[in-house]
Amino acid sequence: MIKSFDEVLKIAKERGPKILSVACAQDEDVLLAVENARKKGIANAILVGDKSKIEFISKTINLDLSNYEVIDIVDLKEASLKAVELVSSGKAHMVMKGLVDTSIILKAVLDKNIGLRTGNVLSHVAVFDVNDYPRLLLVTDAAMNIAPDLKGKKQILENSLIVANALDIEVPKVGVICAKEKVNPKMPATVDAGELVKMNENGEIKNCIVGGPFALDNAVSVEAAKIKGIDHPVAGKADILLCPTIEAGNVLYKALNFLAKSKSAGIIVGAKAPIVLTSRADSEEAKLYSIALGVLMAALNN
Ligand SMILES: CCCC(=O)SCCNC(=O)CCNC(=O)[C@H](O)C(C)(C)COP(=O)(O)OP(=O)(O)OC[C@H]1O[C@@H](n2cnc3c(N)ncnc32)[C@H](O)[C@@H]1OP(=O)(O)O
Repeated sequence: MIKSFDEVLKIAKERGPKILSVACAQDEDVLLAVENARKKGIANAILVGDKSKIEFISKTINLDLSNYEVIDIVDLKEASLKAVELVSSGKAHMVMKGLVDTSIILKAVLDKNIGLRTGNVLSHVAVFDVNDYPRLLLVTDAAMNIAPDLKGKKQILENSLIVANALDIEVPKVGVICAKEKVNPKMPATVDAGELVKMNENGEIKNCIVGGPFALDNAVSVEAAKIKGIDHPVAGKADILLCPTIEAGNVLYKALNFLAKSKSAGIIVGAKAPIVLTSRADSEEAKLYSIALGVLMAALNN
């Protein structure tokens, strides 16, 4: 089991370098992360975006652009489509969101002609190294699926297992997060949680242990689970937190990053290739870790 981002970087180096196309690369933290990934032998990037801004930022951070192919496209939608097309045409192994709204890059990824659809649900998985939590913690979906139904949640859960496997987490423990730990028909997320647990018990959802409904504390604190009398293998020991809606996932993501100062990485899975997707406000470090996670995921495809 991989327990830290240092290990993720080490393995990404062994499996890299992969080729990364960056959509709207005119951002200092994105360029710093990309340069760091290049120097570490993790990834080589093709930069798509506003060339004059990319050149200006590169000068201020002493980045030698001769190490990169730069494709000059100022329009954000066009740049996103081009970055995605580089992957669907086989010129790059994965795509990264730069200085662009998540919906714009995701619409490019879902484009019927040049996108990266597979017929599966695509979903976001964030990986956190949280102070004092003894394992990497995966959170899904903070960024793509707005209000998934039960079928959508099952597929989002299964996508997160692919990331867990890439991180060598054997039989991942999945906590289905709600506001309480009992099924309440007035709280639909708890009903879905109960159904997901049943699907796991009857073998419809395989290769993991699903527990829930859980309030967040029951999923990540053995002590809290004990106080509430919850005796379940996932209680307090979750590897994956499946959130009921994008709001819950996104609040948790931002809280872990900005309040708890966790280390993190983010990626979209379920597509033909990984999509490195962090918040524009995330640190250069988070962007580097996300590229490294993308390399681990891309290595599964080759
Ligand atoms: C965590 C760090 C980063 C952040 O903070 S992100 C912040 C919040 N995130 C966002 O604002 C993005 C939230 N999601 C969205 O905006 C939209 O769902 C998204 C992904 C852009 C898609 O938008 P639209 O194109 O308007 O969606 P639509 O429902 O009309 O569907 C169009 C076609 O795409 C398909 N689709 C949509 N979501 C999908 C998915 N998850 N997996 C697979 N396919 C999907 C959908 O089935 C439809 O297909 P078809 O055209 O009918 O064949």
